[in-house]
Amino acid sequence: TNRFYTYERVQEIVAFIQNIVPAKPEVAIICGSGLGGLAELVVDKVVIPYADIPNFPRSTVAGHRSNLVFGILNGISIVCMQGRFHPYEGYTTAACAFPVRVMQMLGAHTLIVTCAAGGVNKSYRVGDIMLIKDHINFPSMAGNNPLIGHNDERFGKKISFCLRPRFPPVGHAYDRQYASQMKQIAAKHNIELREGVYCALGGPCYETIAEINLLRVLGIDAVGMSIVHEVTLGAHCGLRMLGLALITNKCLSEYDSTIEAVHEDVIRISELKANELQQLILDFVGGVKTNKT
Ligand SMILES: Nc1nc2ncn(CCNC(CO)CO)c2c(=O)[nH]1
Repeated sequence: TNRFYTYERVQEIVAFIQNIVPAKPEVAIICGSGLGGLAELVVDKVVIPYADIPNFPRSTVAGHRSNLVFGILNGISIVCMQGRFHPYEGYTTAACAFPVRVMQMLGAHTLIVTCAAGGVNKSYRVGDIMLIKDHINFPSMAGNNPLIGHNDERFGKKISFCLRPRFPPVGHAYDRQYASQMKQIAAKHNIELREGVYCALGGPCYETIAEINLLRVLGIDAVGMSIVHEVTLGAHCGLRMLGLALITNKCLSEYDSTIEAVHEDVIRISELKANELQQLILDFVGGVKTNKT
């Protein structure tokens, strides 16, 4: 539950960061496995290792660096999480996702989430980039949601009909306008963009064949172990969001197949396709409407 990351404790972390970086980032970016290279493109960069931030968790997964990177990306002030946290590391979903609240309180109005994912949709190929249209949050269906516990209405911005509701709507978490902007950017760069439904499992083991067949029956296109709790908190604090999943493994569902998903492939494919993903994000960030009056 979010008992530990209270509003006061998050405020302390925000104050600590603002002491180091006076900038007010407009766009927050969470880099998935092997996708941390985007932060290298940031100019006027200020890097704060997670280890230096009081009460911040540590990334413990290969392919995840552990830095909060501030600076300018294509003219826009951003904050980038080089490395994210996952429930399979032993963190609660609230601990995995609370940095979204920190980045919103630092000034972000937009959140871009990226991840590596397994291709459940049979037509998907390794290396495809999928625009996340919606998600299925299996951990939340099992009672594991970052909003469980006290609902502090001081987090985030007013959502249309009421203040940070106890029961926030997440039906439109993935901003449709951002999605169409991203499609235009991909077309401009001749990058074929899939669009589909992402689902999160707890991990750390990959899926069984029966589970992959179940996900397919449910109309799921890609499977991973992150994203959904970050997007849930982003919806609660009123962020406009865009999600991109890089397909690093094809989920095979024949019992006679001998191929297994391996993390080494996740890193290798992520690094192979990092430039394409970075180009999409760079162009998208450059076009984000800023708060500057
Ligand atoms: N079949 C399958 N292929 C995948 N490739 C990346 N991920 C996302 C999870 N990434 C983990 C382990 O690689 C590291 O966070 C997955 C997944 O969950 N399932």
